[in-house]
Amino acid sequence: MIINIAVIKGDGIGPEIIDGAIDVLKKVEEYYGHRFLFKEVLAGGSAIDVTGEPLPKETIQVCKECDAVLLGAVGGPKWDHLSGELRPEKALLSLREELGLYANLRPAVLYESLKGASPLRDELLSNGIDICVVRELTGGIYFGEKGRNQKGKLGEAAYDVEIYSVGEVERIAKVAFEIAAKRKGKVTSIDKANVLESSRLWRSVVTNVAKQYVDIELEHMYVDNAAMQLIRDPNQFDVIVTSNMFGDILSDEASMITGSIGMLPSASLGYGSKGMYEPIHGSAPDISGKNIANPIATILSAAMMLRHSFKLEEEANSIEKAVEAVLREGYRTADITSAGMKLVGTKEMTKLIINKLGVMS
Ligand SMILES: NC(=O)C1=CN([C@@H]2O[C@H](COP(=O)(O)OP(=O)(O)OC[C@H]3O[C@@H](n4cnc5c(N)ncnc54)[C@H](O)[C@@H]3O)[C@@H](O)[C@H]2O)C=CC1
Ligand SMILES: CC(C)CC(=O)C(=O)O
Ligand SMILES: [Mg+2]
Repeated sequence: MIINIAVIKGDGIGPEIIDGAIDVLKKVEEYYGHRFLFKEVLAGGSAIDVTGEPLPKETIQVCKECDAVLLGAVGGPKWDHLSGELRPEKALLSLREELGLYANLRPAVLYESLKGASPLRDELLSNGIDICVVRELTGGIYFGEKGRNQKGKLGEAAYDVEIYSVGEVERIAKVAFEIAAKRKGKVTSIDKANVLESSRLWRSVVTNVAKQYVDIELEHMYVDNAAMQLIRDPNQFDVIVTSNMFGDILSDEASMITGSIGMLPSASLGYGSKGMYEPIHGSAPDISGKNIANPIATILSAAMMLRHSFKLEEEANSIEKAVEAVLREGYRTADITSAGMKLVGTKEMTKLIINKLGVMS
């Protein structure tokens, strides 16, 4: 059976990290006898440069036709002067919406051998960190009405509307409860219900959905407290469910306590098996083209693709075990290195992981 994968390399470090993930997938293909067909399409800044638009129609069509999408990252200073609708980031938002990918899973796991890369004290890490952030991905303030050139209290004003409907909150809450049922059985719903009406609706809907999951513990937490609690005692969290913007911000924070933003993968899912898989970080223009970016978040995103879209659990596990083994042997990219470790570049890290595949399965 041929599995079709749309590939969007994107901008900045996007091409370097995607090339690494594709090499890993090619090794999986060879080792397990699968057939992956990679179809490269443009989105983001690189698409603007070639076609004048961030998300060409052809890209949307190919992504819809394929079984999954693998994406690097989009954006960079070169395109920062463009208006909102024409920016590279708009491609990503539109693609998530076009493909109906409303649930973004961002697992933040601390690898035993990476404790030294976490900025937290050892005593806070003794029980490890294993949090699954479930971020709502096609609603909220990133998709609400926006406006510019308004007359404000003190001159020109702009606005972005945070809006959630019951159905949008219900479906993301269900995803979170289903995931928690297969983990430690706790959901922390994060909002700002002491201030925002949309958060009060969020909180009441999540509370209602919880009635269908009597074995799951539900806790509500305000987002400002949550940002603090993640640092104070990350082990208190199992599954976090939250809005688009809060999830975007809190998952970057969660990534750092597990060592680096270069470690966190993500899966964006909808109703079917199709998904989009991408690291949680951006295009990191400050380090692009230098062979120093950490490819692990993207490689682990490819593993999530094998698991969630193609049900290839053993293959996904073999990639995750290979990553773990390479880290255990002390190899580190610059973002996660510390004294006594073996510093390697993007390509070398990818090669080390590929060499472990098969050996580790
Ligand atoms: N999913 C996407 O395509 C996203 C795109 N962006 C875009 O990326 C551009 C840069 O945004 P920033 O705010 O700087 O966020 P960023 O995530 O690209 O970078 C933040 C910091 O983390 C470092 N970093 C990120 N990924 C890394 C990796 N794999 N290995 C080692 N270090 C890594 C960068 O060097 C930088 O110092 C912007 O244009 C932004 O809009 C930002 C977030 C997500
Ligand atoms: C549209 C993206 C740039 C938003 C983001 O930062 C993310 O999805 O992580
Ligand atoms: Mg982000």
